[in-house]
Amino acid sequence: MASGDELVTSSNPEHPANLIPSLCAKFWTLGWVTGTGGGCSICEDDLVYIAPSGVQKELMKPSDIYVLSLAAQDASLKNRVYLRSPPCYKPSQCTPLFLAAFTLRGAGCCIHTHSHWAVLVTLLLESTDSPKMFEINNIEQIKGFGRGFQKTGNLGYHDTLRIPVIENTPHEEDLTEFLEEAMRQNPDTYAVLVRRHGVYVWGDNVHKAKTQCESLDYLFQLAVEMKRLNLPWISEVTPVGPQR
Ligand SMILES: CSCCC(=O)C(=O)COP(=O)(O)O
Ligand SMILES: [Zn+2]
Repeated sequence: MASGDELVTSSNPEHPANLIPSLCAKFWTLGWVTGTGGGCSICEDDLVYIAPSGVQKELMKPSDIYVLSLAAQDASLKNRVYLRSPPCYKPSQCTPLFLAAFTLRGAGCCIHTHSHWAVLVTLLLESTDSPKMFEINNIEQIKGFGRGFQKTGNLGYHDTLRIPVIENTPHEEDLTEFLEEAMRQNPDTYAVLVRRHGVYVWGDNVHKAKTQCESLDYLFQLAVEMKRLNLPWISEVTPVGPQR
């Protein structure tokens, strides 16, 4: 075994080095990580598990996974020290964006998709009065989102879900400062859309990141279809029944 291989060797399917390849294989079937785009990273205790760059994400193996220690990084997280590096690869270009979710939000998992629905929503927003914020309310699936950072419970049916949009940059890593700024401006958001590119979604753990990403993709698809039917994303609906 080469140095660090023990960090990605486990018979437990829930081990991050096994989970990242199996999640990416599922995400590929949804069109989230096609053509090497998109990906997923997991942070467990101090260890961050990262996919290689430019590989077919649905075909990855546990032995392809990078591992770094958050505590061992310098304060800027720019000079990254890997505990395990597979030969022949570079780490994902999304690494600094995933690290932002782990360090600024204490997330346990961050997913980046190139979903058509996410891209279409950012294109539709371009020609609106509010191109930098996706907003939707009065849709049941909104309940699939947490209320926000360090808050308990989920959003309610009548709450408005708001997802900020940042502009794309020629290089994925250059998105980091804009993603971090969007997090600061929108402390309760669990996702940031990237115009003409996709979306970053995170959660306290893998289950929450995955279900929030699924809920969001459902809402993006619904929003695109609503726009086609000239239906508004924000509506005034009088609450019915007891308000809890
Ligand atoms: C055709 S994918 C372009 C890069 C990108 O947007 C992405 O999400 C994947 O980056 P990685 O370095 O993880 O391959
Ligand atoms: Zn991308």
